[in-house]
Amino acid sequence: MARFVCPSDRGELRIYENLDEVATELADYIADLSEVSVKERGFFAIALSGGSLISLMGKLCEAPYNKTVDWAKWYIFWADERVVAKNHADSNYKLAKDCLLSKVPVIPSHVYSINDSMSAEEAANEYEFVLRQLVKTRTVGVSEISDCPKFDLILLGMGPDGHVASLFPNHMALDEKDEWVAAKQKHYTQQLMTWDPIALCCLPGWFSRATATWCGFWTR
Ligand SMILES: O=C(O)[C@H](O)[C@@H](O)[C@H](O)[C@H](O)COP(=O)(O)O
Repeated sequence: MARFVCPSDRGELRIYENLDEVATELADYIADLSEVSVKERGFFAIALSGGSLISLMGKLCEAPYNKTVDWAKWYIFWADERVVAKNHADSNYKLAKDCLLSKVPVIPSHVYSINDSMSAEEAANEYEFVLRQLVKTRTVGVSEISDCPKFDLILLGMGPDGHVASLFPNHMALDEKDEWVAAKQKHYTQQLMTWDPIALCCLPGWFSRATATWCGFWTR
């Protein structure tokens, strides 16, 4: 049970005793949201990131979720990805595939990983093009205030400096207004480039942060 809950009109912060409690709460949260989205829209469009969050999703591979969740209605996207091959140890796609997607009956054609056979800029453009088609058909919802995609859920971890996905504090990518998907360099390495849907601003989100002293999440 959460030992601290702080509700506000901008969301809710919950802090738990341990990661196992967070994982259980996360699995319940995702399963409930998936059920509601499938009932209301016929689909569940979820965007993942990398980091420790993905292993927290592991409970979804277990009973009852592996049987009760309507996996065939899931459409899976990435909030950020690294410019590496899909089978590279740093790939967020590989992480999700190994920890979750290969263990539940999602439909392979509903898994929208980033194309690793082209340049970062080309892959970002292609990803945006595909997203635009899926927003047109309403497989992915659309924001009420702009034409931006509105995923049913975006799951993000938060780095120690407060970064989410590949959006770092004060990074110029935060000023991007037009593109939905951008290729850019992470400031701490020359090798990794990442994509960030600008749609992060219109999300139902779930942020997790675990440190030596606390672990919890924030929802909106
Ligand atoms: O590709 C990535 O690295 C992630 O998308 C990144 O944004 C991650 O979520 C945070 O760095 C938190 O990571 P941890 O949960 O592992 O601390």
